[in-house]
Amino acid sequence: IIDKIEKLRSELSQYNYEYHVLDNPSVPDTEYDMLLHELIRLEEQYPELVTADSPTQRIGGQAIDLFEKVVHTYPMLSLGNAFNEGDLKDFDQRVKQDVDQISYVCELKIDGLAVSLHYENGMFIKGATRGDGSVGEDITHNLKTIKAIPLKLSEPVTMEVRGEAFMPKASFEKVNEQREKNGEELFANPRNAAAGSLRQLDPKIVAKRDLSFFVYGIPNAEEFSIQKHSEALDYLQKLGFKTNTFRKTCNSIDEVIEYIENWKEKRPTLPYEIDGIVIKVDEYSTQKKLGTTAKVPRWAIAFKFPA
Ligand SMILES: COc1nc2nc(N)nc(N)c2nc1C
Repeated sequence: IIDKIEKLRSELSQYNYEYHVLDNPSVPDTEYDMLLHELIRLEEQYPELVTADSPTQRIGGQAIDLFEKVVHTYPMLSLGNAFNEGDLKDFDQRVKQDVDQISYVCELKIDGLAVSLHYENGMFIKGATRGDGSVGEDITHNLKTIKAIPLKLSEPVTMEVRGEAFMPKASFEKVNEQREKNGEELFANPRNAAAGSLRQLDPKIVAKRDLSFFVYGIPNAEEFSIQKHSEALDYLQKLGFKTNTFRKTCNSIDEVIEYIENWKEKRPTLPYEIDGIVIKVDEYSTQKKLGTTAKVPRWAIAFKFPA
C-alpha cells in the first residue's frame, strides 16, 4: 500500500509543479482532483504514512488562534524608489563610484507581499510576513496552501529564501465576484486581497484564494558560494521554485531604461499586477561594497510605475 501512496504522491507533486510553477500542465484538473481524492482516502486509512510534503498538506489544516512572531535572521529591507530617468541615472552614478563595469538584473516588481520561507534539508518548515522588517508573523499554515511554494526542494538544502506572494488578476476577479454574491465588502485590488488572505487564521479559506508566489532571492547567497544574483535565481529555479521568467540582465542603465519602457507598455497584458521594476546590481561582491542603509540596499532600486 505504501508503494501506491508514494506513487500517487510523486505523480501529484509533478502535476502540481507543471501547473503552478511551470504554468504548463500535462493533465486536466479533473485527473489531478481524482488522484488527490484517492490519496486523501488512503492517508485517512493509514495516517501514519502521511508526510509533510504530501500534496494533501496543501488543503489547509486546523485554524490557529493567533500568529506567532518570527524574528528575521536577516532584516527584510524595503527598496528605494526611482520615478523617472533622472533618478535611474543618479542611481547608476552612485553605484559606479566604486566600480566602472556594472551589470544589473531587472525584475518585474510583483504587487503582492514579501514573505520569507525557511527550508531544512529541503523541507518547507516555516514562512513569515515581512512585518516591520525585523519581526514578522508566522503564516506557515497559510503559505503551505500556495501551490507555487514547494513543500520539498529538489535538493536537501537548508536555506532561507525571499519572494512575493500575490493574487493573480483572474483569482482577484473570482474572489470579488464571490464576495459580491455574499454581500461582503470587495477587495480594492489584488495586493489587498493577497494581504487579507494571508492574514486569515483559517488556512482552508486561504486554500480557496488561488494565491501564487515568485521567489526573488536568497538573503545570504554568498554562503552558498554563489557569485551573482542571476546565478541565485537560476539555482532557485533548479530547486523547484517559481521564478519570474521576464527577468533580464542589463549591461548599462540605458538598457535598463529600455526594459522599463517595454514593460510599461506590456504591463496590462500580464496575468498579475506589477507596481514597477526592480533593478539590482548582479555581482554580490559589488553589492557588498555598496552595502545597505538602515532601511534599503544601496545596490538596488525600484522604478515605480504611475499608479
Ligand atoms: C532585494 O530586496 C527586494 N527585492 C525584490 N525583488 C523583486 N523582484 N520584487 C520585490 N518586491 C523585491 N523587494 C525587495 C525588498
